[in-house]
Amino acid sequence: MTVTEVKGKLLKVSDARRRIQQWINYTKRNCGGLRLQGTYIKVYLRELMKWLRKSLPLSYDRRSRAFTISLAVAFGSILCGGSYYFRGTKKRLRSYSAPRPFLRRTRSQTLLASGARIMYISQDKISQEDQDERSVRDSERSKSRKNNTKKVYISKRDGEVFERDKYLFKAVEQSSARHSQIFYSRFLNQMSAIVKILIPSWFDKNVILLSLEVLFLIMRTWLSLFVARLDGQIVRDIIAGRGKRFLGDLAFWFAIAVPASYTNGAIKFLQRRLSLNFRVYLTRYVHDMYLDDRLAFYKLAFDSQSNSSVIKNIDNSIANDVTKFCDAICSVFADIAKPVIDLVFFAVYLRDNLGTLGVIGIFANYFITGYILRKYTPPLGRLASEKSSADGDYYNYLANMGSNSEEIAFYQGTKVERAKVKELYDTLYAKTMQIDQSKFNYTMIEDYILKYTWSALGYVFASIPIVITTLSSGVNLENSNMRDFIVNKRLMLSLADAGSRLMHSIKDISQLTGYTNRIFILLCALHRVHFRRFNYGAYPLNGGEMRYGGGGKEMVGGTIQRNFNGIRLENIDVIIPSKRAGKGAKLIAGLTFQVPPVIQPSLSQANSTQDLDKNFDPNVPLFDSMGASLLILGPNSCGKSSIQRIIAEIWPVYNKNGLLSIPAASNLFCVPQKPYFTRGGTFRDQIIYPMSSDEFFDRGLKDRSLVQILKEVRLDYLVRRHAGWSYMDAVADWKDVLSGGEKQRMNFARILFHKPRFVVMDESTNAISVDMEDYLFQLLAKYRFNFITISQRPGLIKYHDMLLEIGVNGDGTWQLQALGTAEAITSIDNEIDTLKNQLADVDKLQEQRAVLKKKLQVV
Ligand SMILES: Nc1ncnc2c1ncn2[C@@H]1O[C@H](COP(=O)(O)OP(=O)(O)OP(=O)(O)O)[C@@H](O)[C@H]1O
Repeated sequence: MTVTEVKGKLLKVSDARRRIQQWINYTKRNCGGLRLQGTYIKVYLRELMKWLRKSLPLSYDRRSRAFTISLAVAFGSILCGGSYYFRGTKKRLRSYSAPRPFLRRTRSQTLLASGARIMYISQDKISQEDQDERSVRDSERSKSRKNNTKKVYISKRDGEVFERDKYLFKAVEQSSARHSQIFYSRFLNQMSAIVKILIPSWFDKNVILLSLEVLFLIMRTWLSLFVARLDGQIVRDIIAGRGKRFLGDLAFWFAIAVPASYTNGAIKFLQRRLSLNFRVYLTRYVHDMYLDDRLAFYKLAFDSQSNSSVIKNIDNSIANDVTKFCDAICSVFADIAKPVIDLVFFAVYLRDNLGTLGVIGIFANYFITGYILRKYTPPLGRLASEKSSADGDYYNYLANMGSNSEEIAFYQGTKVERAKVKELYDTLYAKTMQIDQSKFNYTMIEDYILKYTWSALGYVFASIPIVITTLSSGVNLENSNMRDFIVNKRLMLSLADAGSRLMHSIKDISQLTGYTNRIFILLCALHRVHFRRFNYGAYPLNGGEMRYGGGGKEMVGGTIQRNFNGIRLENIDVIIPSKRAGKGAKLIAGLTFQVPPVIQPSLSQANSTQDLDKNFDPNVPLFDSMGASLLILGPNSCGKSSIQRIIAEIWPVYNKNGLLSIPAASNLFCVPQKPYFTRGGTFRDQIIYPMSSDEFFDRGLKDRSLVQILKEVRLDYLVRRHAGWSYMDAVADWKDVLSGGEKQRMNFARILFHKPRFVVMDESTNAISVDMEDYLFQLLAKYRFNFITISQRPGLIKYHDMLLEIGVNGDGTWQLQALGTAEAITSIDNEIDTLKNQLADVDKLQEQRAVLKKKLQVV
């Protein structure tokens, strides 16, 4: 390239730059009427503000320029703010997911000392085939997994929040029971209580999202106004044949389309984001109450509203109603805010064109229409709530069928199940149809009024100023009339659209009312049940006001002593929890026993710690003290399992003179009658339940010790089914995979793993063979566990030191005796006598059998 060519190129570049500068200056001059060539941005803004101030009241043209400039400034700042916020979010997320080069993550969360948690969420799902392959690309894959792991910080929940909110919900619930107030709105009251969960403080990120959404909504209206004006201008340019201006306006049209599209996208994004955030907040709030050590998930069955569809299908309420509510509230907010902002802006603008009377006319029209539509709105809130409950019933029945499929198959119960599923589906179908039908009539009226009547009125109102000006002046300014008409018409149509959206939202509000009510019922029930002094749905017998949980007369009067070095029940009435509280069905009266019979104070030190690492050596017992054991015997339904419920504190002690003394939670292990296995858990998860695998690894525990435990309970053959110890990581539906006996032996494995000092077992060996049963009880004795066994089989007496017989006379009485004592021997002798008497009748029975056989041969 020669020197001249280079110079020529440079000249061309500087020429282009000069032209761009000229164009920018021209635009500034043209838009703002300002001549500020070569000024800095600071000076420009100052001058601009001065100019805007000076030029008030603005002429039509100046106002349009001022409008353009303010629009640009506002949009710019929103754009910068928005991008800063989202960039910040991305940055935060990136910082959470900082790669950790040499570790392969096996666990999903870490518990910090502060009580907060850090969860790691893998974003890329590796397919099963990929996992099986374990190819050379393994290292690469693990690298990509590392990069796609999100780190989410979950702060510790402030327990005080629930105590405070309980009274708030109680107040709102009680106020909804009174209908005396004139301006009372149940929906708004309920919403005011729930909003405190969704937006806990003024500085919450949801406030930022909400403000951004409002700003973008304002922006959107502003842009619509601008577009309406530009539309009018373009039509005028065409009619007047101004080609150059037409092209300029068209270019502007394309330019304005960019921020307009961005704004619409941003509104939708913010709406979805807000809904997701609300859902996260609400779900966490519900989970924190539903799933904590106060066992709300169990006690809900005893709540005063346990029959409501919300509580009956609580899984559906937590999973679906919360989502529907959050989506509904965000869309209703956008659906109301959008038209309201439109109405305000358009009305102010139209007032200049149509006059105050015109605007009053338009709004009068809106109110009348609103009134008519309100009158014909079907009760969508109630219908939505009913449909949601029908949805839940149908889903739950199918889920229940799935988990009991084998039992149903044995019973050949397909026909009856099918009939039930069909019935539930029909109900769901009927509810859905009811909503659709009720919407049909309403949509017809709505469409007629909002689409057609309003548009017609729009034409009328838009033409009024032109007709009046033409009539009064006698001159027909076609060009400007055309522009004014186009602008007015467009605005009128936008106004009609805004109004119709507002009217449409009446329907959405009605639906939101239903969801709000369901969520409110759910939260109130959870607050009641989560309350420390939950009264198990009791009502005062003499009528009076329903108790929320705390106030009023105490319904649960027994005393509970914790961290006791044993299990002691003193004068406890075993009563089935009901709304009749202490006056409910009494199964056992004044029950008193203690395990071990003599409490050794020296053991208190060992009481609070468990050495999970301790190896199993048959010659070295786990505990210093001699283990004690008690067998609870009794016929069906006499209340044996209920004693276990009282010891586990899931049933209350009603009688005031009853005293329950129990050890620390870590030293008490209750094995229920029905074996339980976590769904979708590994084999390891089943052995260590209720410990999580995170905690297992955090404590540095090893699979090795689990295999040793399995050996102890003779289940180690399960591990050998797979090569190595991979069986520990195997995921299956363990409830179905393991046999009845295996399931019960897994319970013993759990006991050996957790090493609690005290174990309460309910029918925990009834599916195990006699020799294995013998071995397992000896195992418990060998390691010196203190255990209480609940059973109907006197055969177990030999493994126990004490015997508690319930319902000896069939009237809730009981009898406690130490085995091996003269009393116990007499009791066993009595039993032997009964058996001997029965055996004495054998000859008679055999004769009867022979007679029956003869008769059968004759037949
Ligand atoms: N949640 C409940 N609501 C109402 N009644 C209950 C509840 N739980 C148990 N009962 C009733 O309490 C009585 C005693 O039940 P429990 O389970 O204690 O019997 P059990 O002696 O263990 O019988 P089984 O030997 O058959 O297991 C039964 O009549 C049962 O119907």
